[in-house]
Amino acid sequence: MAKKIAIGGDHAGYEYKKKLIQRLESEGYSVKDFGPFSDASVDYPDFVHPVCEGIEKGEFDQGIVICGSGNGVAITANKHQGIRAALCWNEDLAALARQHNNANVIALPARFVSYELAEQMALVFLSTDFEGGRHQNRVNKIACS
Ligand SMILES: O=C(CO)[C@H](O)[C@H](O)[C@H](O)COP(=O)(O)O
Repeated sequence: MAKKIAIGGDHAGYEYKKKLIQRLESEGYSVKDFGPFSDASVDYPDFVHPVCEGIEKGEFDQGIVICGSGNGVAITANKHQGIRAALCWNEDLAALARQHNNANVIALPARFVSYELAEQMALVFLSTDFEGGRHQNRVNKIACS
């Protein structure tokens, strides 16, 4: 069955999001776009919280959030207990976020990386498995009450 991906961000990530959805769908992923649906100025939490809630409810396997720096969307996503969001700016970081951290959301900084790199990072992130083992012990210790 196709992996289900939730995607969202803000105006700064809008163009990348649009192109990325097309590419992911062409790769066979099922993608739900939580917006925004234009490049008009918006507030990223309004779009990132629904992405994360969908993942926490089990409706999606993984998420992609995109803003200008990647920080706003990552900070917002990481407020959710069930989310481990990783801000990435190269392919190795995208792979490590999965292998070592079992991240379930990748945060992309659209104003600081090329579209081609953002796309490559997303593809690497979605196709890389968690290694478990010693990393599982560490991931288990992340949550705090
Ligand atoms: O949250 C951010 C910064 O931490 C994002 O980069 C936003 O996309 C950015 O702040 C938007 O800036 P703008 O001047 O309102 O376009």
